Amino acid sequence: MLSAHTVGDIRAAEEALAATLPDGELMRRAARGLADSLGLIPAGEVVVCLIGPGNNGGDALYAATHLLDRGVRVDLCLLDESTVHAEGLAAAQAAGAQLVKAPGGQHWCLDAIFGIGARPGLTGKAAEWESWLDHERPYTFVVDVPSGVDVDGATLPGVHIGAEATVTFGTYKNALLADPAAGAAGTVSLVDIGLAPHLPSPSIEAIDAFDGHLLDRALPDERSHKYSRGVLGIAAGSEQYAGAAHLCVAGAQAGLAGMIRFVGSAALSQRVVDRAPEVVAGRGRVQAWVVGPGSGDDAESQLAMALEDGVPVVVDASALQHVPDRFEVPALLTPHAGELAAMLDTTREQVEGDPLGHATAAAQRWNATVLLKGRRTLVAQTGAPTRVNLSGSAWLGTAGAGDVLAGFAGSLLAAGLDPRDAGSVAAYLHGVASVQANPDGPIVATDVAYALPSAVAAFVRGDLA
Ligand SMILES: NC(=O)C1=CN([C@@H]2O[C@H](COP(=O)(O)OP(=O)(O)OC[C@H]3O[C@@H](n4cnc5c(N)ncnc54)[C@H](OP(=O)(O)O)[C@@H]3O)[C@@H](O)[C@H]2O)[C@@H](O)CC1
Ligand SMILES: Nc1ncnc2c1ncn2[C@@H]1O[C@H](COP(=O)(O)OP(=O)(O)O)[C@@H](O)[C@H]1O
Repeated sequence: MLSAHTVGDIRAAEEALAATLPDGELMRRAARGLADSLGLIPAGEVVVCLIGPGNNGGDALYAATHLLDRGVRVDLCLLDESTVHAEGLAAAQAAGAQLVKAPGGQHWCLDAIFGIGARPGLTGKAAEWESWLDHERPYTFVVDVPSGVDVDGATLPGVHIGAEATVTFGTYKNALLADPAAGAAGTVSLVDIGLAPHLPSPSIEAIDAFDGHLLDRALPDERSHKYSRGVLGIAAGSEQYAGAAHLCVAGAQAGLAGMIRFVGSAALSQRVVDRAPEVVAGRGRVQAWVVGPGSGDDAESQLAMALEDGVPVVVDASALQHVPDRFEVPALLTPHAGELAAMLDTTREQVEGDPLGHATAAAQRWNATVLLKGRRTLVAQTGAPTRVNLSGSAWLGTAGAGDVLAGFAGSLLAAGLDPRDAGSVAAYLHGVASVQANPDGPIVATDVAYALPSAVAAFVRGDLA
C-alpha cells in the first residue's frame, strides 16, 4: 500500500526525526536522493534550477552540487536573493553553479520554488517562470511537490508548475496521488529519508501489487459452497439499457461470490440467463445487492426492494438519484463526477476540481462509502484514509466499464469484504484487467470483465508485482 500524509503530519514527523539526527542531515538525505533521481540528465547538459525561499530551494541547491560533480551544468534562478537558503547557495556556487536572471534556452528544469510550505497559486516572478516553462517545455523535474498546487486538498486553485517527474521525500503527499493535482506531478518517485517510523496513519492510501491479502477473508476454502461464498443480487438493465445487465453480471461473475440472482422483467431475465446460464433469475436470499446500472425508471423501486433486505448494497447510476437520507446498511455508492454533482446539487466542473473534498463530503452526508470514478478513482469513507486508485489507463473510459465495476465490486461485497475494501480492490483490479486486456490499445467493457478473473488470481498469488 502506498500512503500519503498531510503537511501537518509530515512536519511533526520531520521534527521528531530531525531531533534524532545531526543538524542538516535530513536535507543532505533529501538532496542526495534527489540528485540520484536526476540520473536521466546527461553530463554536459544544462539544467535550470528555479529556487524559492525555503528548504525546498535548499534541497535543490545541495542536489546541484552532486549534479555539478558528475558534469551536468547548473543555472540558478533565485526568486528572492535575500531569502534564499544561504548555505545551499554558497555550496552550489562553490561547486560551479551560475546565477542567471531568468530561465531561457535550457532543456532541463528543476522546480524548487515551493515545497510543502507553499500557499497555492503562483504570482509575480514565479508565475513568469511558469509561463516560460509552458512555452518552452523543457523536461521538468519537481522537488517534493509541484509549486503552486494545494498540497493537502490536491486541487489546482491557480497558476502551478506541471512536470514530467516529481521526486518526493519521506512519504507521498495528497497532491501527488489524488487528481487534479496529481496530473501536474508526472511520474512520482519516493526518496526514503527515514521518516516512516515517525508518521501517523495516512490521509490517503493506494493499493498496489503487494496487497493481495486484502482478498484473503473472501476466498473460498475446501469447506466452502456456493451459499457460504456469498450470493449477490443484481437489479440492473432495462429495455433501454439491456446491455448494462449483461455487463454488470459479467463483472460480478469475475468476482468472489458463489452465485448471482438477477431481478428484472421476464424478458430481460431470459436474455441474461441465455447469455449467462449460471445466473438464477428471481428474488431469493442474498448477502449483497447491486442496484442501478442501466436501470432507468425502475431504479427507485429496485433500490427500495434491495434496502428491504438489510444487506450491503452497491448503488450505481440511476439508483444514485434515489438514495435515502442516510444509509442504515453498509453502502457503496459508485458515481462518476456528473452523477455526484447531481447528488450534491453542484456542477461536474466543481466535482472534478475537488474530487477529494466532494467524495469525502458525500461519504459523510449519506453515511456511506463513496467510490468516485475517474482517472484517479477515489474511495472515501468517514474515519478511514481515503483510497485512491493508480491502476488502469485512459482506455478504460469506455461505455459500460462502470457497469462491470459495479458488478465486480458487488461480488466482493457479497463474498464478505467491507465496502471500502470491496470498492478499492475492485477499482484496482478493474484497472489492472483493462491494461492486461490490451496494453496501450482500445478495449471494450466486456474485455475488462473477461480479463478480471486472471487479474484476481495474479493479485492473490502476488504475481502482479
Ligand atoms: N522539514 C524538513 O526537515 C525537511 C524538508 N525538506 C524540504 O523542505 C521543504 C519544505 O520547506 P519549507 O518549510 O521551508 O517550505 P517551502 O515550501 O520550501 O517554502 C516556504 C516559503 O515559501 C513562501 N511561499 C509559500 N507559498 C508561496 C506563494 N504561493 N507565493 C509566495 N511565497 C510563498 C513562504 O512564505 P510564507 O507562507 O511564510 O509567507 C515561505 O517563505 C519540503 O517540501 C522539502 O522539499 C527536505 O529537505 C527533507 C527534510
Ligand atoms: N481517463 C481515465 N483513466 C482511467 N480510468 C478512467 C478514465 N476515465 C474513466 N475511467 C474509468 O472508466 C470507468 C467508467 O465508468 P462510467 O463512467 O460509469 O461508465 P459507464 O456508465 O459507461 O459504465 C470508471 O471505472 C472510471 O474510473
